[in-house]
Formats: sequence, structure tokens, C-alpha cells
Amino acid sequence: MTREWLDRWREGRIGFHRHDTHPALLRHWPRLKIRAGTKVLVPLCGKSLDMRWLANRDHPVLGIELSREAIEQFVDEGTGEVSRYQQGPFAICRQGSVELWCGDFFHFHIDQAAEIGAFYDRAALIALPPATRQRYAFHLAQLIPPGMRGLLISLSRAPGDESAGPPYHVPADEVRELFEPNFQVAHLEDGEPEAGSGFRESVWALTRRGPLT
Ligand SMILES: C[S@@+](CC[C@H](N)C(=O)[O-])C[C@H]1O[C@@H](n2cnc3c(N)ncnc32)[C@H](O)[C@@H]1O
Repeated sequence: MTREWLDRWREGRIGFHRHDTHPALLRHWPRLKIRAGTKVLVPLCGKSLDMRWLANRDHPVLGIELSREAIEQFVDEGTGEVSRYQQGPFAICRQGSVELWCGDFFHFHIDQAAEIGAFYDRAALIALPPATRQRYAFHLAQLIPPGMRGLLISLSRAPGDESAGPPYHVPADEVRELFEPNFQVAHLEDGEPEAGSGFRESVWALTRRGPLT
């Protein structure tokens, strides 16, 4: 799966990338009432422009992305000086208040997450095959302190139309099963089915409960 993502970036097969800020982020983030200054973790971040929107709202952003290509494109398409440094296995690129850690999300350790107080997942969960999603939900719970929140934008398809991903179809019941052990899960909205793919986005607010189970 790692190789496949790197190939996608190298070959420019990044249909998931949006050229605008996600409308559900604009609509729902303010409702979460996350204080300005709170650092937001963006797992499997690609080169999402949503990170710039969060940064412009006074949230330092920590994105984690496998592909160096994605990170280089993000900083090239942005403005401002870029600084680079290394933290364990991660090569980090910082531009303004966005720091992008190049490496595997599952290698990002709790000790490196000290200042994180919120998260934003758009198309991260749905990038992972079924067996890895549980690991993802637990890993995220380890990184987010109790009481802290985040927004999750997932994808589902009509029953019977669940061809292989990525992007993977993750039905609402699975979102609940994955996150409810460690988060309060609130369903915020479902989008319209996309013409062609039949995918429909669902938006969730998650609040971390503690202790971990
Ligand atoms: C569907 S894309 C979504 C990107 C971004 N969240 C967005 O909304 O545009 C999934 C991204 O996750 C990255 N990725 C996949 N597995 C990863 C992992 N284990 N650790 C870090 N990044 C990963 C891929 O390279 C890809 O850029």
C-alpha cells in the first residue's frame, strides 16, 4: 500500500486532492469551538489546502504524509520560507505555522505529539484497507488527549456498490465501531452522492474520552 501511494504521487494520480478548502471544514470547524492556538494534527495530509485554512485561523498544523513529493508540492505552492529538520525517522518541512512530517503515520509516537490538541481527518481513514483502520482509530486515540476534539470526513457508498479502494467505502456503522471505544462520536451530516463514483461524504465530530480502551 505504501508503494502504491508513492506511485500515485509520482505519477500525478491525485484525484482526491481538492483545489479549494473543504466546505464541510468551513461549515463545521467553528462549531467545534476549538481554541485558537490549539495545534491540529492532520494525519495522511497529502497537500491539502485545508491545512492553510486551519493555519490562517491561528492553528499550528502538524501534517503527516508518506510522500515527500506531496510535501514538496505543498511548500512550492505556498509562500514563505521553508525550514527543514529531522526527528527520528521523519523528515520535517516547516512553512509558516504548518509543519509537515514525511513518514508513516503509524511511526508517529505519542512523545512527538505533546502539543497536539485537535485533529482533522479528511480522506485519511478511507485511504486505509479494512484491517488497518482499527489500528488507525486506536493510534489516533493515543495521540489525542482526553477531552480534545476533531473533525472526520469519511466516504460511503450505496450498499452493494462497494468495489475495492482506495478510496475505501467506510459505512457509518463502521465509523462508530472504530471510534466509539475511545471517542464520543457525533454524526454531523451526509453529502449528496457524487455523480459517477456514487460516493457520499459523511462528516463526524469526535471527542476523545479517557482512559484508552
Ligand atoms: C486519500 S489521500 C488524502 C489526502 C488529504 N487528506 C486530502 O484530503 O487531500 C491519502 C493520503 O495518505 C497518504 N498516506 C497513505 N498511507 C499513509 C501512512 N501510513 N502514513 C502517512 N501518510 C499516508 C497518501 O500518500 C495520500 O496522500
